[in-house]
Amino acid sequence: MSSESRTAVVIPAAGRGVRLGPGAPKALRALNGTPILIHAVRAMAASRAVSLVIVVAPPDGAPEVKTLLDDHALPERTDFLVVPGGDSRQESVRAGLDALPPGIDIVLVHDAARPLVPVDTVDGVIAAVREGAPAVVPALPLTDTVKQVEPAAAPGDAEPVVATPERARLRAVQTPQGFDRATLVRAHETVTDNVTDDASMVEQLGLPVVVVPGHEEAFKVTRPLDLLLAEAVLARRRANDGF
Ligand SMILES: Nc1ccn([C@@H]2O[C@H](COP(=O)(O)OP(=O)(O)OP(=O)(O)O)[C@@H](O)[C@H]2O)c(=O)n1
Ligand SMILES: C[C@](O)(CO)[C@H](O)COP(=O)(O)O
Repeated sequence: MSSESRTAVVIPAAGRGVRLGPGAPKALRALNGTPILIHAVRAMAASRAVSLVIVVAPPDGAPEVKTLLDDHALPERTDFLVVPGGDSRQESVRAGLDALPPGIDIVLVHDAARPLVPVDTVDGVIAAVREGAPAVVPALPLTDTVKQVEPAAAPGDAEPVVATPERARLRAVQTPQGFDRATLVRAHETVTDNVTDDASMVEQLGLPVVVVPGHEEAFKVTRPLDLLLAEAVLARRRANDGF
């Protein structure tokens, strides 16, 4: 894969955001007055390597998302497409892949719910795919110890611990995850299990997946506390820009 390779990003943004609590679909909720999705789109378009961003909107929300993109300032060098999503993240990513035009060699998949990922992380993922890795994930070491349990028989029951994986070998995986296009398309055509990220589909094909450094600001806005943290990160960025 050369430095001439063209890169597109698929942004799944069709989730409801149930864990964030009642309200509009998560990607459309405000973070510092601007929809979370717009922050995520800008984070991807900040990379000069990205020529196309495909936003996967809530199933009945594509016209609203198109209007949202038109109403916010975005880099002119980047093209934008909006397609309707599906019932699961996997279906939504697949809808985005179906909309890829010819001439794209590298595809990134980035959660709308990770609006603050720095551009250096995006560029690091793209560089690793360009260097020949078919699948690349940004990730961080864990700070908590992790226990594998036997899930509770009834809500509230104690859960027996089965194992304690060696923490030093575990990584918490973020997005954007980057792929050689043909590999990601094949993974989505082949793997039918419900999985929680795209890289694990490539693992199921028996192909190598590599980890590059993630970033603490690439966290996923999942619960209400994450939204508070995201506001605080933006406030810190504004304060730093002021100096
Ligand atoms: N049917 C779905 C479900 C999720 N996503 C997207 O996948 C990303 C990661 O999902 P998550 O953070 O779990 O978002 P939600 O599914 O919205 O959250 P929840 O599980 O709390 O409802 C989000 O950008 C979300 O919009 C999607 O495009 N289509
Ligand atoms: C893809 C992901 O962000 C990697 O950590 C994560 O698996 C998405 O999980 P979610 O439950 O759909 O938010």
